[in-house]
Order: sequence, then C-alpha cells, then structure tokens
Amino acid sequence: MVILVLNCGSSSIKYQVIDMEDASSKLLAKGIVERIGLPEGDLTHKPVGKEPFELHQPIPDHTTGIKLVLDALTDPAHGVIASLDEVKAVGHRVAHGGEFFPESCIVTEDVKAKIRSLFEIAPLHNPANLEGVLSIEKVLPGVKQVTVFDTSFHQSIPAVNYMYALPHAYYEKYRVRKYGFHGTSHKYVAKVGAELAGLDFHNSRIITCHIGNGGSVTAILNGKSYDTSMGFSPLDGLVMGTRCGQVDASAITFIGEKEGMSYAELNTMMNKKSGVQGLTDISSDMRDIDRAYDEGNPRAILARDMYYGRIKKFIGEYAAEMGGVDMIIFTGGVGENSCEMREAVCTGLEFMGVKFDPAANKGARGVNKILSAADSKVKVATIATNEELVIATDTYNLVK
Ligand SMILES: Nc1ncnc2c1ncn2[C@@H]1O[C@H](COP(=O)(O)OP(=O)(O)O)[C@@H](O)[C@H]1O
Ligand SMILES: CC(=O)OP(=O)(O)O
Ligand SMILES: [Mg+2]
Repeated sequence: MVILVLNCGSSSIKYQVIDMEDASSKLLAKGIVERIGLPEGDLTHKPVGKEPFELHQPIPDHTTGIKLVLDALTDPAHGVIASLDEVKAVGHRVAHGGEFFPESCIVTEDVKAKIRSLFEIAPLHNPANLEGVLSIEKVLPGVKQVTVFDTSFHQSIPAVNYMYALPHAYYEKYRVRKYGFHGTSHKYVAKVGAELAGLDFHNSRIITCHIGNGGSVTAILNGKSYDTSMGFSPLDGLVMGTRCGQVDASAITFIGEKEGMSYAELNTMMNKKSGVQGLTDISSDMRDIDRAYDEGNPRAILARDMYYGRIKKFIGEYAAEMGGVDMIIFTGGVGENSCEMREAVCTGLEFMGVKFDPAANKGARGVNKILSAADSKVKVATIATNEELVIATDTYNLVK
C-alpha cells in the first residue's frame, strides 16, 4: 500500500512516500519543500534509484507546495508512481494533540476541529499541520488521512510531572499543563537504541535527546514517557534555534511592561526571536553558530555553551527522577550530526557512570552507533530518527 507522509512545518513540508506491507516497508522517495511564502521557494525531491530533482520558484502556500510534491511524484522522469490513484492513504505529523489524542487516528471533522482548537498554544505548528490535511482534501479528494501526534507518547507522563504549580482552576478550565512534543521521535529512537545496546525497552531507564531546530529531552521509564522538557507548548525547556526554552516567567512580564508589548508580541519574541538567534543575532542554524564559535565570536561561544549546558542539566534532572539511567540517546539534526555537542554534553558525566568514547563519536553522522566505551555503565548512542516511518506504520495499521 503506497502511503504519502507529510510533515508540514511553518515554512516547510518534509515528505516521504513509502510502500507498506504487513512485515516490510520500502521507501520510494523523500524530499522537502522549503521557504514557503517567501519570494523564492525550493523543492528538493529524492526518488530512490533515480537522479534527484530540484525546483526553485515562489511557493506561496502549503497547497501549492503539496501540488508540486504530487507533480514530482508522478513525473515521468523523476517520479516514483504512475498515477496519484496509487496513493492509498496520507499520514500527517501534527504537533499538538492536547489531551484529546493518546493515539494516532483517522481524520474526521471532529479531529480537524480539535486540531484547530489547539492553534493558540502551538502557533508555529498546528496551523501548518491542518493546512496539510485540508490541502490533501482538495487535491486528492476521498483519500484516507491519518494524523499522528507529537504529544501522544507523552500522555503517560504522571500528573506529578505534568502539572504546573499554578492555581488548579486553570487546569480545570483550560487544561493548562505540560504536554511534551517530538514524542514520535523519542519513542522510535529509544526502541531502536535499546535494541542496539541489548537493553529491554520495557525494563530500562532511557534519556532521549531530540536536538533539531526545536529540541527536547525525555525521560523514558520502562518504555513509557515519564517526563519531558517541552511543556504546554513547544517553547519550554532547551535553548533552541529561535525559542528561549526555560525562563523565569516574571522576566517576561517585566519586559512586556517596560516595552509596552502585547501578549501576542511577547509570544512572538519568545518563539521566533530568541534562542541562539536572539543571543547572537547571527543565525538560528547551529552550523552557522559552530562557524562563528570557531572564529572566536564571544556571543556565539556564550550561546553554544548555554545550548549544550541546558541539555546536560536535563540529563542530570532526569537521571535523578528515574533513580539512574541505563542509556542516553542523541537524535535530530544536531543530535545526529554534531560530534561537538555530544562530546560536550557527555563530558563530565563520569560521576554517574558515563564513559564516553570520543574516538567512536568522531565522524559519526546520520548513523546508529554506540558512543560509549565497552565498560561504560551507561550506554550512549546516536540514532537517526525516522518520524516518517512511524507515521507510515500507524497510517497503514489504521487504514488497512
Ligand atoms: N553537521 C551539522 N552540525 C551541526 N548542526 C547540524 C548539522 N547538520 C544539521 N544541523 C542542524 O540541525 C538543525 C535542524 O534539525 P532538524 O531536526 O532537521 O530540525 P527541525 O525538524 O526542527 O526543523 C539545524 O539547526 C542545523 O543546523
Ligand atoms: C514540536 C517541535 O518543536 O517541532 P520542531 O522541532 O519540528 O519545530
Ligand atoms: Mg523536527
């Protein structure tokens, strides 16, 4: 069964086409549409076994982007299917599922309304995710659609870890609590990592660090999410590309009063103008920060030290919460590629049984690999995440 997987971000669409059967999956193509809504957009299409294809043109919205993807998929030269009729189902990543969705589900009017009701608390993600669903309704009417939520895996977090110490009425009225994100990735890499290290996923203490443009750390106790660094929205926790992560809330109300900023402006400041971008005024992309760091730029040095330091703090916190840790896993764009980050975070954790192997770490990019010494009490690994494969699997199981 041919399944299209869409991961619609605020300005990008990542996609994969996967042929799923009961016991196997075959990747047919993957790619990315970037810079949606900007004067010049890009499509990079990578069909398996064929030459890659690129397109540079304005892409005003997600519907246009999805049409370009479908054209690329059926193109005689670089396509991978003869006609769109071959696409039997579409699986979508949705960032915020609130308390509504402990599991993936088939899209209905009610599901769409619930995704919409969460726009306010996931403004960078949910509107784009729903637009993906609506665009497919337009261009592939009648095809079955499935939504897979970042928050589902974290629904197992106990109240002691998900409640905020705010007046209880706000939880009752608005469900203000920690939800957590990147759940699909945390669960996937923890399972793959446990297998690689010979651990029992259902009887282990694993800390997963998903470090991309957005980033979060999760404590996984006996196969279930026990705590995570993102919160009510994908803003909390780590220092990120443009998001501030953990900050004393009174600093925000203070800035708001001094600068006469509205709540919406404060939200934009924290979500889009902070993080390493805000600290350096250089870039939100860690590759640019690495370059500036190597050139000795003092603000890049401070920003990177803060970014790495915050990851280490969460590892310490979660090891304490679980009474120890058996394995630490790095994934996401930075987690899979930045040897510097992994070494900086793991150095100094010897006291808790981490014996990092810098030689194994060197040059390990986009692979699944153990990075700790053979006699390390705590295993360390980098695992390439594959949220799209999980989405395709859930989609297949729901529609078959
Ligand atoms: N070789 C590398 N070294 C350091 N950072 C990298 C490298 N390759 C990619 N990254 C970083 O990964 C981040 C993007 O990660 P990704 O998981 O794709 O993000 P998202 O899914 O949140 O958009 C960017 O900050 C990028 O700079
Ligand atoms: C939820 C979230 O932060 O996602 P991303 O890392 O893709 O921005
Ligand atoms: Mg991501």
